[in-house]
Amino acid sequence: MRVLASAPAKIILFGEHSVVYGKPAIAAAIDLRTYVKAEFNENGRIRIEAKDIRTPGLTVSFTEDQIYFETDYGKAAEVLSYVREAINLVMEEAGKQKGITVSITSQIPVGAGLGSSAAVAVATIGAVSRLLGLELSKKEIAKLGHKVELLVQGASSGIDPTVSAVGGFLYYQKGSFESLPVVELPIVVGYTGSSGSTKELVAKVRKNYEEMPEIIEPILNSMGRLVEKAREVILAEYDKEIKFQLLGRLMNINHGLLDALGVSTKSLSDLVYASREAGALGAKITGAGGGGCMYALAPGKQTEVATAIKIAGGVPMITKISREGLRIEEVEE
Ligand SMILES: Nc1ncnc2c1ncn2[C@@H]1O[C@H](COP(=O)(O)OP(=O)(O)OP(=O)(O)O)[C@@H](O)[C@H]1O
Ligand SMILES: C[C@@](O)(CCO)CC(=O)[O-]
Ligand SMILES: [Mg+2]
Repeated sequence: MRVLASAPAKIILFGEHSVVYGKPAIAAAIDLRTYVKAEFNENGRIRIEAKDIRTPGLTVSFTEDQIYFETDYGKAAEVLSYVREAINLVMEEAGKQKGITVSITSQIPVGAGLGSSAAVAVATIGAVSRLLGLELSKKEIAKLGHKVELLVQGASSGIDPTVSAVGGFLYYQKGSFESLPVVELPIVVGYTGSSGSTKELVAKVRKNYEEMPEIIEPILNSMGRLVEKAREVILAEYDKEIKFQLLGRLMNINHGLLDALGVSTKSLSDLVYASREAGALGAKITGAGGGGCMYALAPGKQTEVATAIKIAGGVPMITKISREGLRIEEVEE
């Protein structure tokens, strides 16, 4: 038997990092997906084929007639830890240990703030649970995805696996969520081309918080209030122009606060300022930061902003909200 499942990337519109401290956040699934195929194998082992992931710790040395390969197995194994934990949790849940081969292909850049870790975990849980005959709802899959992130990262709010499993546009807080009406947002995502590890960035914010709680706590509180305000604006009956202007202002404030937490980089800020100068109403980091992506809200100016991002050294992506979260694409008996 063979199952193919897919799960989408996401952008966090408001509230990354503060969401880890129990504040609310707003996120949307976007139309880039990770595909996971799961099938039984004969040798009884768990085999993972990750086709889009670079193997860290691989050293190649040459002499005139020889090539030597050395691998840091610890690092190579670590990179597959989201997939491994996802498979383990499903097998535990199903009470079955079987030989399974899992193959992954992905459209989502890794470590870029677009939730590649959550998408790979959710798609793996979806494919393997179906293969083992375990009936799980999307909410249950989101909860298992959250467990995977907690096991690998040490800390996770659960927003990424939730939005990847459920899809659409969500307001999220402490494991509960509300679906917001899907409005077509004229956004442009800008990728710096470099990556950041969510595990390390979350740990960096934690260190600042523990060493200077009197300074960091008010920043996190401000972020929480800003998200409440953004939700009100999204749900209000204002006309679009006013809505976008208010949301843009809140995005700019959110970016400044993320910078204050220490998760921006020069390349991210370069793309943020280039977008604003090209006419975006707001621009900010999306996801964990430390590299990765920013996004801009640019009604009527998406082409100009995309060009400005390119000139500033980034890769622009014009994306749409994906209403669909986890999807079982194919089941072959
Ligand atoms: N296609 C893939 N195949 C296997 N593992 C993957 C794949 N994509 C992502 N991962 C795992 O996810 C890790 C990156 O996750 P990380 O949380 O650091 O960044 P992200 O999820 O891309 O961004 P963010 O969490 O900010 O949204 C990789 O190091 C790898 O372990
Ligand atoms: C940085 C963070 O807030 C979002 C990563 O996309 C981490 C999390 O919520 O688990
Ligand atoms: Mg992640």
